[in-house]
This record gives sequence, structure tokens and C-alpha cells, in this order.
Amino acid sequence: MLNTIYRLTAPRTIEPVVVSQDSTGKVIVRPTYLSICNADQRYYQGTRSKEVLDKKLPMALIHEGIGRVVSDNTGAFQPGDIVVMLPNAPTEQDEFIAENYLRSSRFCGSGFDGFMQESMILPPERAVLLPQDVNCEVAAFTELVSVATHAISRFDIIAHGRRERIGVWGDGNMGYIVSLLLHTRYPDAKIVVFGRNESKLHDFTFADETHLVDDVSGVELVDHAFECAGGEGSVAAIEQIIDRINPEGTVSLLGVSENNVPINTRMVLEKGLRLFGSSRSGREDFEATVQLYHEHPEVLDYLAALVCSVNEARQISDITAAFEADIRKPMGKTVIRWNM
Ligand SMILES: NC(=O)C1=CN([C@@H]2O[C@H](COP(=O)(O)OP(=O)(O)OC[C@H]3O[C@@H](n4cnc5c(N)ncnc54)[C@H](OP(=O)(O)O)[C@@H]3O)[C@@H](O)[C@H]2O)C=CC1
Ligand SMILES: O=C(CO)[C@H](O)[C@H](O)COP(=O)(O)O
Ligand SMILES: [Zn+2]
Repeated sequence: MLNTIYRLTAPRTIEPVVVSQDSTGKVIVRPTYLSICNADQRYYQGTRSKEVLDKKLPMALIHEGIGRVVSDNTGAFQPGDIVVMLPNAPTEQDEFIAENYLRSSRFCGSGFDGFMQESMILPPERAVLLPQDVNCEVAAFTELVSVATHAISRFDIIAHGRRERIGVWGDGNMGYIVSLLLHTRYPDAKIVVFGRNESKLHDFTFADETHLVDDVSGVELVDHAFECAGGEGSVAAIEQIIDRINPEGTVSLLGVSENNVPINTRMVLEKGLRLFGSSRSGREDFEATVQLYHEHPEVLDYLAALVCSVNEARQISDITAAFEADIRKPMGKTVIRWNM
């Protein structure tokens, strides 16, 4: 079948291309609601290195999104079903390495075309059925929620059992979602959020404590920590985490940084800390996230507070307008109602 793909060909330049794609044994999904990730912005604005841009562009952006099934000759879905699309496509299985860490996996919007397409032609295992009455504007960023689900599931295996105070550094989207999911999963733990913006911290209504990072004297140490700042903010966040965590704590690193981050390894050694990184997610994380939506519908209500704007896209200028609006946003997620 013929499909139109909207590719970033150079920073801030999106162009359509019509390609012929084989849909045999695949599910055809019309993207309906997409959401912009910081990773998309790094390509859109051209803040990645020239080598990376030269290697990955032209490429359709966006790896957060949902859609409606048009047809499925595999029988897994019914036409009209609302599904979340999975950006990670593994090409092999490994007994020990999860699909999102296999170097052979293909990730939409990072080296391979993302969801900015007229139709997504997916193997049935790259889509998961959503509750059919789900708030689509919120479900659009289920991928980001699945990344938090993934990191917390790994934390659960790695961290020692005292989980009385869990610190989250970062008052943006990732910090909000990680804190919310930690609160839901460990209702007896105190969730302590550290951020840079009083206005954003006000939205963390489910957290037990919120603190501005430059006013932490007297704040009790945490047993474990999640770093959700990213960018240049990672440096100060990791430094403060190492300072404000109890011995033998576990530090979950989630923020992406363009530059290397210096780490106070002396104190990592002295405190016996465990640092581990998490990136992306796999099918089981999406399934667990959808299960969470079913079992804890209040999570979707809390996530709705993150929707900053919903932007209709009917033509390419609407897409670029959404990316530009995302750059200027005060907080939250920029959602695109996809009508291309
Ligand atoms: N591991 C993964 O698979 C994924 C990683 N990410 C990455 O996670 C990071 C966060 O994403 P997202 O939440 O969407 O981005 P946001 O920009 O929404 O949030 C980052 C927040 O951290 C705050 N911050 C900066 N420095 C510190 C600090 N020292 N301590 C505490 N908070 C600080 C920022 O404040 P201010 O704005 O004032 O600087 C901002 O509010 C990004 O690097 C993103 O690329 C995203 C998705 C998946
Ligand atoms: O956002 C993410 C997952 O949701 C990751 O940060 C993203 O996949 C990193 O990819 P890239 O190397 O292209 O920045
Ligand atoms: Zn992302």
C-alpha cells in the first residue's frame, strides 16, 4: 500500500514522502494522538551532534502515540480498536537482555521512522489494546509512562528492601510520572520530590514532600533516588542525590544528557551506592502500564494534569507550529491531534 511519511530532513524542516509498504500480516493503524518527547526536540532543533544528525536524518519523529486500527488481517485486533503503538521493534530475543537494550533493536524516531505517518503498518505485537474509553489526550504519552514503569520494575529488583523515603529529582514530566507511579506502587513509602520550580512542584499533589533543590538543609536523607532531570540539570541532580542518599541506596538514572556527567565516585564508593540506568521500554512494560490504567484509573486523572496543549495537525505547518509551541511551553506535554 502507499503511505505518506512526514520526515524531518533538516532541523525545523519537515517534508512528506510517499512510499510503498508491504502490509501483509500487519496491522494498519491510523495515528490519532501523538505527543512530543524531549528526544524529538533534540532532532527538531538540531541540538544533537552533526554526526548523529547526518546519520539519522531524514527520519519521521515521534515515538509517543496512539491510533485506531483500520484493518488487521492477523485477527489480533478489530477495526476501530484504540491501541498504543510500541516504538521499539526487536529483531532477536535474548535470555538476559531486555528488548529495549538489544543493540539490534530498531526504535521509531531514533534512526528509524517514527509515528508521523499517515498510517503505521505494524506487526501485531507492536500494538497493545487500550481501554476503549481512555482519555486519548493522556493515552498519547503512554510510552513515557511505560518508561517509568520499566525503570520502577528494575528498581524493585535491584534496590534493598528499606523503601521508607524515595527521592525523585526533576519536576518535569518524567519526575511527575515516576513519582506518581512510585506513590501508587509503594503506598507506604514517602515520595520526596526535588525540583527547581515552585510552580511545577505545586502540581505534585500526591507527593509526601516537595523541595526546591537550593533549600534542602534539614530535609531527611532518602533511602533511594530517581534522577529525572536530564540535560545539563543531570550534573547537579546526581551530585545532590549522592549527597542526600543513605548508604547502600540505589540511584535510578533516567535523564538523557548530551554531554558526559562527572560523578563523585569517591562518595559512591564510600556509601556503597548502586547506580543503574534505564532507557526506553518493551512490550511487557506497555502491558503493565495498560493494566495500571485498568486497576488504578485515578492515575489517568493525575496524568491529565500534564496535558499542556492539544494541537490539531492537518498540514505540515501545523506540525511545526506544535513543535514550536512545545519549545515555549511552561510545563507538561504537547499533544498533537493527528489528522494528516
Ligand atoms: N530514559 C528514558 O528512556 C527517557 C528519558 N527521558 C529524558 O528524561 C529527562 C526529563 O524529561 P522530561 O521530564 O520530559 O523533561 P522536562 O524538561 O519536562 O523536565 C526536567 C525537569 O528537571 C528540572 N531540573 C533541572 N535541573 C534539576 C536539578 N538539578 N534537580 C531537580 N530538577 C531539575 C527542570 O527544571 P528547569 O526547567 O527549571 O531546568 C525540569 O523541570 C530528559 O533528559 C529526557 O530526554 C525522557 C523520556 C524517556
Ligand atoms: O525518549 C526516549 C524514550 O522515550 C529516549 O530518551 C530516547 O529513546 C533516546 O533516543 P535518542 O538516542 O534518539 O535521543
Ligand atoms: Zn521519549
